Amino acid sequence: MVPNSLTKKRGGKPPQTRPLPPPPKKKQKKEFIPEPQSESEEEGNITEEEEEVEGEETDGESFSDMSSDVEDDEDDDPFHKDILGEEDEDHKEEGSDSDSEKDDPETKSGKLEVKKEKTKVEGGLETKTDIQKEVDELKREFAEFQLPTKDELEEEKLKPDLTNLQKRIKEIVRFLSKFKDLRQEEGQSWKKSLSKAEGPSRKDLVAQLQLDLCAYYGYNEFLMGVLVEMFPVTELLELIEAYEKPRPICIRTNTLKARRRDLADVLLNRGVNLDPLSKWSKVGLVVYDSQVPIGATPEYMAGYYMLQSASSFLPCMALAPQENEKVVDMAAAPGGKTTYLAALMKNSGIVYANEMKESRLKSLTANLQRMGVTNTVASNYDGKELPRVLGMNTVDRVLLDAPCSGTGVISKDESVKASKSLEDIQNCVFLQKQLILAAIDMVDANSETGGFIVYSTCSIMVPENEAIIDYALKKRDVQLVSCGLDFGRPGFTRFREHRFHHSLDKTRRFYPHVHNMDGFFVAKLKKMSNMKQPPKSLKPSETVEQAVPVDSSNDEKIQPEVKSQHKKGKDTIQVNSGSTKTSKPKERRPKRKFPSREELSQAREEKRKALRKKNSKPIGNVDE
Ligand SMILES: C[S@@+](CC[C@H](N)C(=O)[O-])C[C@H]1O[C@@H](n2cnc3c(N)ncnc32)[C@H](O)[C@@H]1O
Repeated sequence: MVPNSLTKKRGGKPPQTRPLPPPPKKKQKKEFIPEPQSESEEEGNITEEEEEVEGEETDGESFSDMSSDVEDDEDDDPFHKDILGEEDEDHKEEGSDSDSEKDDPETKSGKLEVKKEKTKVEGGLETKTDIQKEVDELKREFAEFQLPTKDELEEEKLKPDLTNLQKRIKEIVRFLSKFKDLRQEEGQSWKKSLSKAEGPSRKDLVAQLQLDLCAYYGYNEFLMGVLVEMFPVTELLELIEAYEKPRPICIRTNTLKARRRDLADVLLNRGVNLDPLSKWSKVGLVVYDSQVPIGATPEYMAGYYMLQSASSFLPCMALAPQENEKVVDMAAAPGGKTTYLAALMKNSGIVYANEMKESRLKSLTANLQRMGVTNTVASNYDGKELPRVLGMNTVDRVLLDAPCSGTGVISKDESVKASKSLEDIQNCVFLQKQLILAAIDMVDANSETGGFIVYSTCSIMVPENEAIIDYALKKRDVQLVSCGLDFGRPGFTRFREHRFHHSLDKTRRFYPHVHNMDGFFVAKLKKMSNMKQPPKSLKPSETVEQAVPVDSSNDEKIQPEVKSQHKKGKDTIQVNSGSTKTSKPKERRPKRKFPSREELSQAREEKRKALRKKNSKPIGNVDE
């Protein structure tokens, strides 16, 4: 389905064909939808203040609702190739509720069963016909549909017609989301139909869609190209549309000074319309509207709260610093996360809040002061220098909220759409790699309470997220652990030609169209040892099975490092696997027992005897 909201025009210039009604206020709150995860909770689960505020039950569309109408064609689908393989939701088996029907005493009457069955069949036929009708209609439209010629495109560039653009985007999205049906001829296989088919190819449709989306929403081709690779077409539109709207305003109660309930009461009295943020936070509030500037109330000035996006709660919750620990916030300004860390630590221990840009230090120190933070030291280094300054293996936890491309916060900064280039991303990646190694080097793997690193970005680019963590897994002795957040999509374990360590699914991705928060990424690493290198020879994505030849003579072929691990009895290891799981031991063939010399010569002798006996016998029975 094409989102209805694709009626809005970019940049304020285009005419509003159908203005969007403002989102209902309460709905805005309900859109903070944690995606339920069945993941078991591990070390590092969120420890929150004891305040008891009941979060409202949230409801809303699930990921499966959003992507269910996207048809998947592996042969020719540029949206799906190599990516999001695991995004496909499990489809319920048809008639999966039949079990409950069996248990229904009413169905035990034969008549009723027959009647039900009949209705089912008729209903089924009706549905099929409806679908077929819809497909036939779409086929007719597709047959008439023509992509613009080069000349027409040139003309459009000079004189953009946004109404026409919008119409074409909608049409192409409809065609692409039902492309398989469109091309399938009745009674023929999909592949045969495709080879015969006329009309624009999927590739051409996608190329046109990409151009149109750039023109309509104001993205450059590079960024739109990346987004097109990352999302199925319907979801892509949902994401882009979500970027067009501001995210809800959130505030975080400063528990060093206030309780959320008291703060909420005071603000409500001032004419601030608010609610608890969501059930996953005990300190957050969402502000629907306010009669006073929310960043200038007496309570704000007194440091009772921080204006903070919902997504920026997450890395602090994932880091879960403990009281009296030594914690580093490597890239701290303006201090939203630092002040949260200090509050979680109840102003105990020590937080080193570092910021490289001097101009941003002021906002950091001002926030520390306003919020009554007393356990924090602000510093002004390049984060890469911090291991030298603070010492290697000296702190309990590090937060690296890395400088990034900002591709998750387009709602806040529209300039990202047109300004980011491949080179920008590469520059970010280069710095992020250096910073993450520095972060790991500062942590003491032997810390009694900690030994953790949280890496986060407000980017949705795979190279700035999963690829950085994969790099860290290969360079240091660290493993991924659960972020302790029970919502968010698992990070990619593969993307295009990239294959990441399987444990990357422990990382979490957040999206505006799914979670109603900025695009965000969070990963939590546990430092396993203070060695500078991961354990020898096996890269994180390699398993013993992959590294060791599997033929029967493999004992001789095992590389020395692997052999020594076998000696230590670690036959199931994934060295530096980044996984807390142990892989299933490969079943060992029982060692072949070779006969001794004596046994061999005895066997040979017996064989000779038997041969002699056989040779003395006549060939065939001549007497017969
Ligand atoms: C995403 S922002 C941090 C936001 C902050 N954590 C918060 O929650 O308020 C990234 C910060 O990293 C800083 N930065 C950029 N390069 C850095 C470097 N090499 N070392 C340390 N900080 C750096 C930027 O100036 C920016 O303030």
